[in-house]
Amino acid sequence: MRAKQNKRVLLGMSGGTDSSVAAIILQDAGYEVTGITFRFYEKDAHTEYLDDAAELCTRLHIPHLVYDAREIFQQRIITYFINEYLKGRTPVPCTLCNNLLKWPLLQQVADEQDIYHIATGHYVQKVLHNGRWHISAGSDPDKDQSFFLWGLSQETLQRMLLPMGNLTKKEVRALAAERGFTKMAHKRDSQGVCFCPGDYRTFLREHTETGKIVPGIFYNEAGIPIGTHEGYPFYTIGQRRRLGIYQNQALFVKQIIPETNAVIICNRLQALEHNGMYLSHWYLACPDEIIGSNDEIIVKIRYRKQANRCRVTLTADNRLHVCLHEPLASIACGQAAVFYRNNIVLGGGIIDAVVE
Ligand SMILES: Nc1ncnc2c1ncn2[C@@H]1O[C@H](COP(=O)(O)OP(=O)(O)OP(=O)(O)O)[C@@H](O)[C@H]1O
Repeated sequence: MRAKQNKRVLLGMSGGTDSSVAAIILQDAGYEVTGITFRFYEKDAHTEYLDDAAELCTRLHIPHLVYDAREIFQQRIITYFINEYLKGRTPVPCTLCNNLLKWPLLQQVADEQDIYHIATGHYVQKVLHNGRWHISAGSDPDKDQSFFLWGLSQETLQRMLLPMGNLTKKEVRALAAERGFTKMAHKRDSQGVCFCPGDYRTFLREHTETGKIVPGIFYNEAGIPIGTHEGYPFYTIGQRRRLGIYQNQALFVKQIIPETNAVIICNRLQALEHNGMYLSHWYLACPDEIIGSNDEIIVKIRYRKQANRCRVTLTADNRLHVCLHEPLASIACGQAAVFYRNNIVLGGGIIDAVVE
């Protein structure tokens, strides 16, 4: 049953600095906090994060729940991640995890426990805009995670508390230290995708059947072989490093063709540019405000340092057509495109195709 409004909050606790400080802030604000740690993936059976979260809850005198989500994480995130690379696409596991697992699971367990609010240590804020809740960018531009949270339901957004939204990471570390949580204050930030923080290629190699990823040929734009690659899933559109082809010029991955295990290389950045893209699996908080609108809409396809103006229309097959005002390089299918206006997240979708 859906929980009624109350002063209780279920906080996702990873054992890291941000969610630990979030617990302290929520408690200070008078909320009755319950911590929950999802077991998503444990490399080499490493469970220290569970102990860290439990220890913090003990110190704060709050209950700590553990939820085993390993099977669902394997099915919905890891299998998807591997399959996307095998299709020659570039997946977005963190976006999917947030939209399909982390927040929906928080809400589900909160309802089971009769807890109204749900919270995380994400560096984002929320705003009510034209009667609908939206995620907006966090105050710390270096930590802003709004790019990952475009697919949440109105109910989730309404119940969300986001204690990190108006803080910088520096302030968060200082707060942990000031309150005597020294270990938390100095914990390293998590890097990249949680189940393969290092090189995703090693992970793919270890988690795909032998024979699925085999060496193939690099071709130039004229179709002439120019080298051997290690297997098409190990490359991403726009990739420039680790190609293993040595020429007196910069080279980029332009196209990946899984059917023939071919990777096409170009030597001009302009060859990677496109004027638009099509999105599937899209979600817009207020579709009428975006589809067909002539007001400025910003689209981002990367977590950092990119923002293009665009116009959005709906296609007959229910995809979004994003028409870019200026061309954009290295649009990879499988990646997310996220719409913003004045730092407010309007929605997003998964890139399905580029406009040639
Ligand atoms: N295993 C988990 N169980 C419960 N909540 C989680 C888990 N992993 C992450 N979260 C929640 O999602 C938020 C964002 O996670 P993410 O891994 O992107 O950030 P982070 O900067 O590493 O956060 P933290 O410092 O809290 O580990 C965390 O602050 C936490 O509230």
